[in-house]
Amino acid sequence: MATYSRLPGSVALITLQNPPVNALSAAVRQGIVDTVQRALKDPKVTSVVICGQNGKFCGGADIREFAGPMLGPPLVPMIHAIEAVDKPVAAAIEGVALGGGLELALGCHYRIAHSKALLGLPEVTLGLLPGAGGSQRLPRLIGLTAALDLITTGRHISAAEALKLGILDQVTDNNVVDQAVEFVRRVAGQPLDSRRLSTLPCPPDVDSLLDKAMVKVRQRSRGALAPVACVQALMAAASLPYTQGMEKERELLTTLFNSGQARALQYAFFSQRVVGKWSLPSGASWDNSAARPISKAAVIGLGTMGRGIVVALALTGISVVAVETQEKQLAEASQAVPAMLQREAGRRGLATPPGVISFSSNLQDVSEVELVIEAVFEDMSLKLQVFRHLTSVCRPGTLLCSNTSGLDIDQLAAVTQSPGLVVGMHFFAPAHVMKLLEVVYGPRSSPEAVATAMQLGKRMGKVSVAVGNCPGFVGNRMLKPYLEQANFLLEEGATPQQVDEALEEFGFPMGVFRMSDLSGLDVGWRIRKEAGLTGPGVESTRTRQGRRYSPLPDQVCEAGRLGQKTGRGWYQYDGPGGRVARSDPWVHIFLEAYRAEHDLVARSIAPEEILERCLYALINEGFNILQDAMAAGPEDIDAIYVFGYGWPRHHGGPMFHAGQVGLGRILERLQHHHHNHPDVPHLKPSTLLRRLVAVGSPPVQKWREFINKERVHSQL
Ligand SMILES: CCCCCCCC/C=C\C/C=C/C(=O)SCCNC(=O)CCNC(=O)[C@H](O)C(C)(C)COP(=O)(O)OP(=O)(O)OC[C@H]1O[C@@H](n2cnc3c(N)ncnc32)[C@H](O)[C@@H]1OP(=O)(O)O
Repeated sequence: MATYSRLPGSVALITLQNPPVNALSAAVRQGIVDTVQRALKDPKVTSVVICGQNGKFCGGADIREFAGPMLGPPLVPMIHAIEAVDKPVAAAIEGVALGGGLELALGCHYRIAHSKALLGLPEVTLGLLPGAGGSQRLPRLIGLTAALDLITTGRHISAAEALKLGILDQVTDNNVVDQAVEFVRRVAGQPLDSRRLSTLPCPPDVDSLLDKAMVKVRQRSRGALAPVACVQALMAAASLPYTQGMEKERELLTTLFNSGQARALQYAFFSQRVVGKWSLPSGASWDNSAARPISKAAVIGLGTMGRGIVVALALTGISVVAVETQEKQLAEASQAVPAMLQREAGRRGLATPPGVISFSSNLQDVSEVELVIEAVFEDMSLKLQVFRHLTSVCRPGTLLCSNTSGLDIDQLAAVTQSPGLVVGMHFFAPAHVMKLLEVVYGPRSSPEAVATAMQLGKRMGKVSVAVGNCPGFVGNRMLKPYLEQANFLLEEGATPQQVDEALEEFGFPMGVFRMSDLSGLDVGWRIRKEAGLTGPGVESTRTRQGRRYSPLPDQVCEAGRLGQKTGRGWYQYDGPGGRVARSDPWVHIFLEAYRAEHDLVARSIAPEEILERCLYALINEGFNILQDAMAAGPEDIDAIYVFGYGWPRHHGGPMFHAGQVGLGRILERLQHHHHNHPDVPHLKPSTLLRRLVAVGSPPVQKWREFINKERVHSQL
């Protein structure tokens, strides 16, 4: 709703009230329409200020309402009515003015903001465009170049930047409502025509800026519709009168609104928030478990991951003891880490935190910290040695975390004096940049330890997801069948390029083979050797441990091709460390020889089969993970894939995508592929998928409840 009060001096104050962010729900829109009418009719009122309750102007349209029928007064005429008022109307912006909230402010005649406020038009991130006149008013106010940047990126800007761009009329460090009231009193009686943005001319697109932008946006958006529609809306602003521009805005918005992409992106918005409200099978959860405050931490091991983790911690203001026992590595890290910290702080527009990192080669130096993150080489015996040492040098109560990407947390906990204080904190490289953090709880991890790791992740700006302790946890466990299918497809006749192109066309930034070359092919090779799947004495057959196995990646490694770092992998590069992947005749000859050796007849494989085999195998493992309670719900898996594995956000995440494709279809295709490849267990449809189809394929939002019920009745 919106409240109305008349302040001394003839100013009407309208306050938006819809906690927590005063989103423009039907009730708020109705409240605005009613109170603006009241101010208009009240002869004692000479000017109006619109503000938001609890220090937040407005977080935009109410995204939850998008799922149902649109009720209440529509936004566009509401904003037109405000713009048409013949008394000055000012927006007093505190906290946020985002999306429809900023569009509302653009309909006001003046905008005054607190210096800490954030403004933006993030609709594009929800699969929409600023469809309440924002795409037409903003370029009239700040020009095409700046509007293009804000509307196609959706980035939030500071009040200082908004002032510079001309979005704001005044910025203050004081009470913003008081300042706005004073401002409108001052301007009362002045002509308003030039303040009505819809009546101003839009600068024409003289340099074909928008055509050029369209080319770039199409390249970058990897199939996402909204960024393209945003440019189209700006083209309309630049070339059409306002009314026709608004018609185009409406038309584009309707198309986007009804697209699966908008639903996927809105789901992604909410899943990011759902995962913060974590719960464990034990009943412990975010609202019944207290996190410990952490001000001093240590990182053990200063390889690539350790260095990134040190920077991520230091950026939050935590003082870090960075330990590396190898002198050469320590010397390199103590040069590299401060530079990384400075670069990352600069990128985020922050001052470099002074003197928060101390380097040491001595594990004893961690004795005073509250939390340790071990980031040594991915080797269980080495990690066990480190944990044994830590438990003896750290003071009682210190949280011991491991940055393992898939090893058994429980085994590590078992060698410590307080197994309850051990959790996994699985960062993704580069750890100071990547948003995802898997917080891995074992059967003995205490709620306090999980809460502390989750809270610490949040402080570091990560999307932290609590996951159960199983090989590969959630992300890497699902990656295994995906990689496996990609290798099988090569055996059957596909090329690395064909597989990568199909996946990149779907929206991944990189296909599986380009990604493997980037990460280094030796990583998986070492894991397979440790698992006894390859190495000296293991026969080079296409069946290992009772199931189909492709020795292709092992043989590529044996040929000394470890990916970008050696300049050769599934592709060739200009040299070691080269970035541009080019098709390599060696790989094609190698694949032909391999197929001949194993009597495999290459067939032509359509992109649809590539996608089905790779993605449905991954999705199937996602269902197994939900069934095993290693993830609390589909949102957790989807957030992991969107934030850690490059899953295109406009497809929501693998589990959301399964729902969009149709669970019946996924089941039928998995059955088909499993029938053709009975020696591939990952293609066998999971029980949970079958059960969901059997009960009529409920929407993804209902799966969590269904799984919990099935578990109670022991159906899973
Ligand atoms: C065919 C035509 C159909 C017509 C349809 C017309 C629609 C109009 C179309 C276009 C015009 C306008 C579109 C929009 O405005 S879309 C919304 C744009 N706004 C945003 O994208 C902002 C989203 N919110 C945020 O970025 C953040 O929440 C924040 C920066 C505002 C605050 O961050 P923080 O303090 O970290 O809090 P949380 O993110 O945790 O959020 C708290 C709580 O609030 C919920 N929430 C936030 N924003 C919205 C919102 N706009 N609508 C509904 N709910 C919102 C959020 O989900 C959290 O809820 P909780 O998990 O239950 O606690």
